[in-house]
Amino acid sequence: MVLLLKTIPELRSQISFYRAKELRNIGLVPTMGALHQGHQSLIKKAIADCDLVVVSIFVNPLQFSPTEDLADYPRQLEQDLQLCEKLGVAIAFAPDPQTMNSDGDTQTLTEITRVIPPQTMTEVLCGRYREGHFTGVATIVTKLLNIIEPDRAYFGQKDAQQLAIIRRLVDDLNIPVEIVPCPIIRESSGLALSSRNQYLTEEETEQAANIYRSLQQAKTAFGRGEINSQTLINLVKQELKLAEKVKIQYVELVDPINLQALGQIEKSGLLAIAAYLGSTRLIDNIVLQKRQPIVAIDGPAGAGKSTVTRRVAHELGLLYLDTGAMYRAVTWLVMNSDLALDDEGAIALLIKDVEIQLTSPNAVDLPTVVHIDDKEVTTAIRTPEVTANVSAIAAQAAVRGKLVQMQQQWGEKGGIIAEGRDIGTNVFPNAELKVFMTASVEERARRRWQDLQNQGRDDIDLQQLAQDIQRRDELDSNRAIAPLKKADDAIELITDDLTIDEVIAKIIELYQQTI
Ligand SMILES: Nc1ncnc2c1ncn2[C@@H]1O[C@H](COP(=O)(O)OP(=O)(O)OP(=O)(O)O)[C@@H](O)[C@H]1O
Ligand SMILES: CC(C)(CO)[C@@H](O)C(=O)[O-]
Ligand code: BAL
Repeated sequence: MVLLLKTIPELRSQISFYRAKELRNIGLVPTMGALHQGHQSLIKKAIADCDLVVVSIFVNPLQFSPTEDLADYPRQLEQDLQLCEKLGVAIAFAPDPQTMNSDGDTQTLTEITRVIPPQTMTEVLCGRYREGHFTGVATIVTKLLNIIEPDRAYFGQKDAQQLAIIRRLVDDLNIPVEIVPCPIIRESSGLALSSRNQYLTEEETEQAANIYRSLQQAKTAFGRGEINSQTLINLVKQELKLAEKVKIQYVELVDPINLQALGQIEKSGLLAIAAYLGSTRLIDNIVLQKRQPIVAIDGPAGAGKSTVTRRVAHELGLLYLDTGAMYRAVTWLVMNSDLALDDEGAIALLIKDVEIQLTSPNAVDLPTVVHIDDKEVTTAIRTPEVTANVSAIAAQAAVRGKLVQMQQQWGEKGGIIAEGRDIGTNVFPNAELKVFMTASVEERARRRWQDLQNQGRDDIDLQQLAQDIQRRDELDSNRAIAPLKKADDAIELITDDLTIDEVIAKIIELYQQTI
């Protein structure tokens, strides 16, 4: 049952009661109510992390200027409480304005002591247009932190300036709380959820989606190497010209931590917008982050990609994104469930929320350390039983889709090297370095034959091996999903006359030249 509390003494006494029960980890989600899925994501994260969650619901008069929408701001306490209840929130703190003012005699809190954030952080972005707003926010958030003394407080990245200011505030004032940032939740159109979206007409809602689209344009340009602020800002403005109902208040590119304007992006930049649709003011932003490089190694079977990739990863300090191990991990998971190996629909459901972690091993000749849903399976996924089933599982579209999506999430951070058939063409088309590693059919057959000889197999016909490899090449090049193809911008590396050490040295040289 969510407990609705309206006064500070009640709240304090409940909190001490919980603390006495060893519920030590308290999370606070400050809101102004009219809760939507954006808030919901903050609350869910808090509930996952903490023993006890307090959601505050308070439309703070201090952060509204006289011309703003304080009176009209949506208030729907009953509905908000139902949502809190459903999510498992312990306490909803919904004070009246008088309660938040120690003087107790005013609706506006005008006489209260203020917490004033540094001017350099408030004279940009929204602060330039909402005078006193961040002082109002900082004051009320400080009060909430002092009243509740949470271990963690959750804020949305949607209000990026607010988040940066609050991080600075707890640092400057030594408030012992961890500020947890949460990603922006959007409609399927891309529109960031906001309580103020309720004010929009249907047409305005449609046009408001252009705000995010314009940010995406800048992101694409940034991904192609554009780092100049003015160019990126102009791209956003250009795109928004197409949406005549969107009236830009500002588009700025600043440092995400100290909010100072950037001439160009060295490491990361916060690209933020405020715009009016009719009388509704909306904000949105994205962080443009230069990521670590990605190296993609593609090529036909038997070219020695995995040995080379593993060693290059070790030499360059990159994570070997062992895609084979990921497919093995999923195969292991399916084999350890009750599902039939060909039940694609059920397998798709089984892996929907699966988490796979790859960690570099301590030594180059050890396999990648693999966890699936926190269980270590490094050895378990490398048994002959898993080997026998992995290609059937990897051929399923849902498995492939899910794993490619995971690989691309890794790609957002970069610092990885991966090998396969379509890494440079499909998985990481933005990879900084793409190598297409190949060798003639005869040479690959000879290497394979030598490997088998070394394993004591002297019954293998070299001619037959060459034919098998040729057939496999044709099959791989003509697959409907993920065909083998050299990316246009890949560097071809023919390894017929090279030793493994020479191939590795060559790739490292290419990396150093390119990056
Ligand atoms: N779409 C969203 N995704 C993630 N967090 C969000 C989203 N919208 C709001 N939040 C976060 O929820 C917290 C409470 O915000 P608030 O109650 O002001 O909601 P809001 O929808 O942003 O309202 P407004 O319309 O006034 O901007 C803030 O930390 C805010 O950043
Ligand atoms: C943090 C906050 C609850 C302070 O009133 C408000 O600014 C908000 O909802 O983002
Ligand atoms: N920072 C979100 C609440 C507001 O706009 O006042």
